[in-house]
Amino acid sequence: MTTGPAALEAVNLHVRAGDHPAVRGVSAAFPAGRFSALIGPNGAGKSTLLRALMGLSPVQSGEVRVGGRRLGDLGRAERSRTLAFLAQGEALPDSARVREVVALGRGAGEWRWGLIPTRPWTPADEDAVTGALERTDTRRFEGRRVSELSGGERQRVALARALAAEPRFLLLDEPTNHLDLAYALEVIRYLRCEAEGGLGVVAVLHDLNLAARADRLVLLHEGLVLAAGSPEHVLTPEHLRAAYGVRARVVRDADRLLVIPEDEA
Ligand SMILES: Nc1ncnc2c1ncn2[C@@H]1O[C@H](COP(=O)(O)OP(=O)(O)OP(=O)(O)O)[C@@H](O)[C@H]1O
Repeated sequence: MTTGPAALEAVNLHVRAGDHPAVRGVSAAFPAGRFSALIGPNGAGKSTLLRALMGLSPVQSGEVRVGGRRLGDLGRAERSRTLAFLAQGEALPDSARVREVVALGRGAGEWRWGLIPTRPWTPADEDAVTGALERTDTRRFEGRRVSELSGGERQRVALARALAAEPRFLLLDEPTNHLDLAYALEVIRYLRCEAEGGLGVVAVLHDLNLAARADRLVLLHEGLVLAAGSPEHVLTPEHLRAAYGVRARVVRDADRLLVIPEDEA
């Protein structure tokens, strides 16, 4: 497992959500250049762990390291160049045009009924925005307003905004939620492609057959890591039964795994 300079790591992390001990001693490494999926049943602690990896939830004990350094030692600017976050149902300004939304990802301006610059716009900003639009196939509707987009198109624009920051790690909370099968597969394909380009991708996914397309899985159960590693290692009937309490068959179809739940536990 890659750790240290090329990874985002949780080291014996304990995090409370409200008064609930949601993450109870998690150690896991999420390498750069890999697509990792965080899986596990409802309430397992996936979102809490993701937010802690972003520095958005106060950590009780243990630490988050990025590139071998403590996350807390990174300044605000360095942190936003390193990590980007795509929350569930990310809100986008309805009246903004797609290119303006993606430009917001550069951290060079704010949206207040219009783009208000907070620093001068540079050619590097322009290139990053164009690159993110192209890689998410959103450039062809860059002039449309957010209010004119479908749910799947919005999700891709939110992804483009996160990519425009050119982070080293991208964390996503259920990025395929509410997407139809075609859009969901497309988002997974973009994420795979970005990981191949060097980005460290960490996504919370509920659909195990989509998660099976990731390079690595971390299976959480009751705030602990139940299994971590390749999809073949993690997606076993024993692990699925222990985590979800369901019987499931895992079969290989061509080059990927399929999880088939049985009706009875
Ligand atoms: N503010 C809060 N106060 C008390 N308990 C909380 C709070 N937020 C989350 N929890 C609890 O912490 C546990 C972990 O929550 P978390 O959202 O991280 O799980 P999850 O694996 O992302 O779940 P899901 O798949 O349902 O989104 C759950 O039992 C949840 O009820």
